[in-house]
Amino acid sequence: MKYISILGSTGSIGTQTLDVVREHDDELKVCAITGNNNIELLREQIIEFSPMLCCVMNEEKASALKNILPSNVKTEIMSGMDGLIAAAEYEKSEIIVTAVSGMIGLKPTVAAIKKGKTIALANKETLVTGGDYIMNLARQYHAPILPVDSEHSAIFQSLMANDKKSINKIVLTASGGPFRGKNTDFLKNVKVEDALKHPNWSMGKKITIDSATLMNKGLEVIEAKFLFDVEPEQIEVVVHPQSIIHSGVEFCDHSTIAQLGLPDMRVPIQFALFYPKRLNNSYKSLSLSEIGNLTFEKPDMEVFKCLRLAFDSLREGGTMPAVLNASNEVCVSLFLDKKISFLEIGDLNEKIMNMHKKEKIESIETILSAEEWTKRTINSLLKN
Ligand SMILES: NC(=O)C1=CN([C@@H]2O[C@H](COP(=O)(O)OP(=O)(O)OC[C@H]3O[C@@H](n4cnc5c(N)ncnc54)[C@H](OP(=O)(O)O)[C@@H]3O)[C@@H](O)[C@H]2O)C=CC1
Ligand SMILES: CC(=O)[C@@H](O)[C@H](O)COP(=O)(O)O
Ligand SMILES: [Mn+2]
Repeated sequence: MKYISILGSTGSIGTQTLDVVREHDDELKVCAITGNNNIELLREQIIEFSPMLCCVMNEEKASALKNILPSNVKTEIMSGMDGLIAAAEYEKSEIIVTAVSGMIGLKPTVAAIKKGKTIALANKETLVTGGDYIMNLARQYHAPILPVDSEHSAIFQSLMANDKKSINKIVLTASGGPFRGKNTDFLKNVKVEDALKHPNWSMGKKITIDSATLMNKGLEVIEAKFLFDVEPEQIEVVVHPQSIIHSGVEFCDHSTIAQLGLPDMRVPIQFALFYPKRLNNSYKSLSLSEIGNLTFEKPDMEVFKCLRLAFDSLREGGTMPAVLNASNEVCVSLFLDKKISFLEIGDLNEKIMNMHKKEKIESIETILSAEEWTKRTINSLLKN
């Protein structure tokens, strides 16, 4: 039996992780789950999976959850960051699935690493903001980091039985999002509803908007740099609209190994939970002849400037990727609230990066204060 905690069990990755648990209920036991607002779903999950601990980030919702639970439920209910960290550190849990969205995932992930847990990393913002600091911490505490993000799982799998030192380049695939091939004139007027229509994946709102701006690919470039210890110049982003080749690696002998599959996050989630074992499941098989065509294009980094900004932030280093990420989190939330336009996401991110004086990351506090600076600066920019 493997014991797991799921941070963000009510989200897209969280619910698909629970699907994987249903598929392998004789091998996986859920010890702790967490959510923010969706207490109706947390109630159902508690009744179905009987975790020992459930954290509801939102304090009022935590009290409300207690009131709607059947009286025989023994699950301890906590709230706030203390609760999130308790779920991440839960003694019996060996694997922590980090499936909360945004920088809020940083502190609990650090807590889990310091307890030497295995991290099934979906929350890309942790590595984007923490970079080498997180990777060094994971080495220091012998906490394996197993990627869940489909591209990084594909790269990880392509590297199995190969020497990391012989990587020529990483080929990171991107669907291109709902606005692939569009120009700036078109993008001026796009609506939130259009941006939320991802062609291949059903995901949370934040990452879906990031896919539309190509910021998701930018965040994944940064994530790949730190996970696989390569230079930014060794990462080639290729637009592949079918999302069948999830990414790959070209080695020094010019042989490329890639991982393919239908777009189904349960596959990389299962892989991370059972690594290095591969288990049977009931998911759909890939038929290349049914798919017919796999196509590839270069990304347009002028129109989709967020991808260019991600490469720029990596070359700058230090707190710059954290600042880009924090700025993007604020901008996406403003866009979802219809307070800024689609193109303003990239424009504001660029402005913030130009205003930031990077610092070396010495501790988690450096990252959090860069986040604070970013939020303050965006607020004052918007007021003026
Ligand atoms: N979805 C996907 O296919 C993929 C996602 N990822 C990454 O995985 C992470 C999760 O994405 P996804 O599942 O799509 O996101 P969702 O928005 O679907 O889910 C987010 C989860 O985090 C919880 N949450 C939101 N805000 C807070 C907060 N402030 N404090 C504590 N918990 C919070 C939500 O709780 P509640 O629902 O109760 O409000 C929910 O459980 C992201 O970092 C994303 O980039 C990576 C690859 C693929
Ligand atoms: C499923 C997954 O891993 C997402 O990060 C996905 O990659 C988003 O698709 P884009 O390639 O459009 O960003
Ligand atoms: Mn991805």
